[in-house]
Amino acid sequence: MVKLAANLTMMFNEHGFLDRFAAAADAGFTAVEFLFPYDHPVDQIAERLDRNNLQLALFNLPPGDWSAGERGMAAVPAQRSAFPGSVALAIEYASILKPARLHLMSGHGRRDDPEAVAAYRDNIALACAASAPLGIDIVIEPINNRDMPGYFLNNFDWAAALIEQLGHPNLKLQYDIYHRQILHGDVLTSLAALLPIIGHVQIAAVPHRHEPGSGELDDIGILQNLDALGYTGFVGLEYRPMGDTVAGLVWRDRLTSMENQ
Ligand SMILES: O=C(O)C(=O)[C@H](O)CO
Ligand SMILES: [Mg+2]
Repeated sequence: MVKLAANLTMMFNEHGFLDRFAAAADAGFTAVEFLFPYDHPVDQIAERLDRNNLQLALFNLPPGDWSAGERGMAAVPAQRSAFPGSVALAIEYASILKPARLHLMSGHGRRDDPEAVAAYRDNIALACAASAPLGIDIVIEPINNRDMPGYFLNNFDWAAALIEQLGHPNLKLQYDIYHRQILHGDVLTSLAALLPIIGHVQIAAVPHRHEPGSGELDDIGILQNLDALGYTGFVGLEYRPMGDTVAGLVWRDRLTSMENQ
């Protein structure tokens, strides 16, 4: 049975951020994830997790100035001096919130730029070293160019080769099925091949990023396949509900009834 984590940045937007924890628990979730906690005092988030008996699957390191279009700092040479401070902030939150994984976004850049690649490798090492004592994995996620034009990490094979080359025991792949399908397709075969390095999975229907099962792939079949492969991590539901979040959860009932067959 796959372990689902509601993504509280995208789901339950009927409520303010801190009230989404209770809404997710009321809807039957036992785990959540979100992109960025940094606008809220860490103790308030910890209290909502605790009060609602929720596990935290994942959140992201600070992305730079999101409203100015920044999408991470790790592969951005001009951000080298700011990067250690961003890791320190993430570790401050992580030491209290205790997520299973932290997602490190690369930011914009080109993989044929040696300075960007060098910054990325060095910054990954720094983030892995800082999170290892907490028992937390760093995950890196290839993101498709349609949603994030110019994003540095936009190739699954390149990401997998880098993880192998760097050899940090706590560096893993964040496999977002939505991005995978848009970038390369071949979801089932690549899930099986990459399973040993996958630290976190996310899902949304392609192409509109709505509820699983509402797009071009058999998302429920893919989740069953992932389970059969022996994946034991979380699956983050990183989708934008088409309407009311709870009404849209009928797809989850279909998954559960198939799992119980
Ligand atoms: O966009 C995604 O798929 C993500 O997982 C990032 O964390 C944020 O954009
Ligand atoms: Mg994702």
